Amino acid sequence: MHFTATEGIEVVGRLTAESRYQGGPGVIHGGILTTAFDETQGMACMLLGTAVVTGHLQIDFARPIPLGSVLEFRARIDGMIRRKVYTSSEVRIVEGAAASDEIVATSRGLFLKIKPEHFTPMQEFVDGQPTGLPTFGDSTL
Ligand SMILES: CCCCCCCCCCCC(=O)SCCNC(=O)CCNC(=O)[C@H](O)C(C)(C)COP(=O)(O)OP(=O)(O)OC[C@H]1O[C@@H](n2cnc3c(N)ncnc32)[C@H](O)[C@@H]1OP(=O)(O)O
Repeated sequence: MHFTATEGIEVVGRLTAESRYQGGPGVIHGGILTTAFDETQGMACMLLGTAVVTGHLQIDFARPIPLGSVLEFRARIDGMIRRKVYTSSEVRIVEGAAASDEIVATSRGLFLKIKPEHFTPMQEFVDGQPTGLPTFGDSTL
């Protein structure tokens, strides 16, 4: 996805519903749409200048989205309390046979500000399994 920061704490991202994203016949998979919302709302949080992780994400799938559609996501920060960042986002089909101003899905997400050391315990797992350790299912364990 490509993102653009707009006025205020808002970002816009575009995604093409490619064939490999198919869920039901001819339509985008809900998990792909969910991932795109997660990324878009996470990017809005990045404008705050602190790292976050997703704590809670809820999606309303309002309309089926045909493959080949170009989707435009808009996400913003709705509020912050302590480490909690409340976000929302919606998506429209902006190019393709089903293009219109109608909102086809919406999302609300809670992100938690984290310190850099949040990921320290996972460093060995970056880009795959840790080296030098037995793998899961190893009979010599
Ligand atoms: C580098 C470039 C990248 C650039 C990339 C940018 C885009 C990234 C987008 C992708 C982001 C991801 O997918 S991240 C991957 C998916 N997410 C994760 O892996 C997160 C896994 N979960 C965790 O690590 C943890 O549960 C945390 C960090 C979310 C929260 O644990 P914690 O830090 O101990 O916080 P904790 O004290 O429990 O809670 C703090 C406050 O948040 C509330 N809270 C916590 N979790 C929840 C929840 N699920 N629902 C409601 N509320 C919650 C608590 O009630 C509390 O409220 P109060 O008492 O203050 O009122």
